[in-house]
Amino acid sequence: MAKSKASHSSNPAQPAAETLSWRDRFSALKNLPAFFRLVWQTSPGLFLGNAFGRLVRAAIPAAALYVGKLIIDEVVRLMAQGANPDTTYLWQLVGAEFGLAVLATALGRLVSLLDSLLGDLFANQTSIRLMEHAASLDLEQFEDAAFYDKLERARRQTTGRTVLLSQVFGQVQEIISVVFLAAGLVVYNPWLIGLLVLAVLPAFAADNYFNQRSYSLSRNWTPERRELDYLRYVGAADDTAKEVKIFGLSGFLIDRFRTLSWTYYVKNRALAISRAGWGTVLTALGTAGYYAAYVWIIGRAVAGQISLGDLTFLAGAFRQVRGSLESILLQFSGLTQEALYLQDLFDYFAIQPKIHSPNDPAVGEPLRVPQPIREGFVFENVGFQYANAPERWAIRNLSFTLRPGEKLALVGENGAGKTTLVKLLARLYDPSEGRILLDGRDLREYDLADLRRNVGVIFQDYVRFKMSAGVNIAVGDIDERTNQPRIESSAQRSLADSVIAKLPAGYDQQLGRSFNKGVELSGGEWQKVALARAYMRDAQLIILDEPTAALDARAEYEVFQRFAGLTEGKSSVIISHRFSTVRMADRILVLEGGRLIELGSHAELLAQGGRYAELFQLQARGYQ
Ligand SMILES: Nc1ncnc2c1ncn2[C@@H]1O[C@H](COP(=O)(O)OP(=O)(O)OP(=O)(O)O)[C@@H](O)[C@H]1O
Repeated sequence: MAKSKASHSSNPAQPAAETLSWRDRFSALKNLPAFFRLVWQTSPGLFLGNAFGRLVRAAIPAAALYVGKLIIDEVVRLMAQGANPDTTYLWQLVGAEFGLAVLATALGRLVSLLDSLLGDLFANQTSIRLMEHAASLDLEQFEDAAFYDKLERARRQTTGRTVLLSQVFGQVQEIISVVFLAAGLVVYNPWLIGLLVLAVLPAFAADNYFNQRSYSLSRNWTPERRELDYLRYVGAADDTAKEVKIFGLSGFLIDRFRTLSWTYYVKNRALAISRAGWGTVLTALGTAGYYAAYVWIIGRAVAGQISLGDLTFLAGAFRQVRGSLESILLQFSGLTQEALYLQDLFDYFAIQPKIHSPNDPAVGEPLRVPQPIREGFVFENVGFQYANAPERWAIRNLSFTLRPGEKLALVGENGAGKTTLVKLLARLYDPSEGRILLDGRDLREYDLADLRRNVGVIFQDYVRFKMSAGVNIAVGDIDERTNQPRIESSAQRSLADSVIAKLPAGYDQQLGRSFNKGVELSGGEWQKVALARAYMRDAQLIILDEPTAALDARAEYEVFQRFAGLTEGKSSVIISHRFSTVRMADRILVLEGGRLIELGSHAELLAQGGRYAELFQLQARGYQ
């Protein structure tokens, strides 16, 4: 019971019946002010309207009960008067009670309307903040499973958190109601209120206990829930359907889903059953407390110590105070639970990127990338380990210079470290050891956005955006998405223009099958579209990571002929397994197991008779 939250995050993959201490729960309430600031920023008007509506609504139950008491006392008085009494006052009272009832309903509706409007706006804004924050984070963070769990929990918060808003507002409203009612009751007998409080405490404690169990369960099961979502997606998505069918995977996927979801269901069911059982028993205790008070009030009325009106007021007030107390206490434990979930949202927002522009004022302003680059990129004994594979060096002891205007090809077997090198150049990662210099200064001293603007990369696993063909090209420089001539000339250079000419809606054609009227392209056609992104961007260094793997031989030849001409004066790095492409480069860098083993022109490396010559001849033989 007293396990702290740290123990959860240290081992997020292990589902366990861990629970949270009271201290954890109370300290989660410290998130409320920050939460309300966010809600207030969403819409001050809706926020104030909601608060005011609830305040007025809170006063109505006590007022209505009091008017009810006055009505009964007046009826009793008029009955005692005999024939033709003056009923004006009585009807006024009835009118007032009717007015209060109408007002209560109207305010209730108004408040829930404002709740839902505010909730929708808040969910939208939180989703936007979530995306903005994700954009600021490092690639490395996205490769970490624990990070995904956090992101997943945060994402679930975006829609659910406005429940918290209604809960807190509802809680305050309830407390104000109780204060009004209790003020009336205290006059008669303060002990009775104490009795009511005592009677609801056990149910409160039990509810609290079960809430924390259910929070722990859902938190500990985040990885499994993510897996369930993933299985659901893989089992029923357009881009997986092909392989699921061919390999007959649906049975396997469904079994896995069934097993995992059943285990979760069983755990949840056990919790729900014991919660329901204990809840019933302990709530009965609360009811007993109420009836004890009721019996006492009836006794006083029978003895003539209080009027009939007093009896109805007191009985009604007790009933309501009991109900309200119960709901305040129960909601309080729900509230701390919601506040705990909120902690996940704030935890996610608190994750800071490690790769950013230098922001230490002592160091001075971040550098701008020189125009043009004069000395090029220099790798000085660079080593890199992926954070999730700390025992292996993806790159080690790498030293070379990428000169301005040079066309460099990277060659190496699968897993040799080619893509990793490229990611280091674009500062998607920082080296674990050594450094990369650009015109004599460490890459880390440059303004990150400016650096990225000057380095254009088309990755082998480029994204096929399910958007229009034009946007799919414009992503190379998204600020220029309305610059149609630029998009078209980029398409021409990458040979995408002939692909787009065949599309019914041309550049406005929706690509991919996910949306209405979407058209799917072939692998090579997609690649031509993706390649156009490199031309959209006016970068000084262009990197193509296996950009032509899906192109036919003629297209590949043509693409590279053009590429060489069109990137005149710019540096470029090309990763390719095809030596017909590689040999066109000025120099070729051969990687093996993350280390540089050869560097030179095609002719030089062939003459050397080393690994490059061996690989080249191997491929050439295949074509003979
Ligand atoms: N995100 C990652 N997390 C952990 N290890 C990684 C990650 N990406 C790559 N690696 C590992 O780093 C090594 C180098 O990978 P890299 O992608 O740079 O190879 P590559 O030469 O581009 O291979 P390929 O020709 O297959 O594209 C590999 O052993 C790979 O398993």
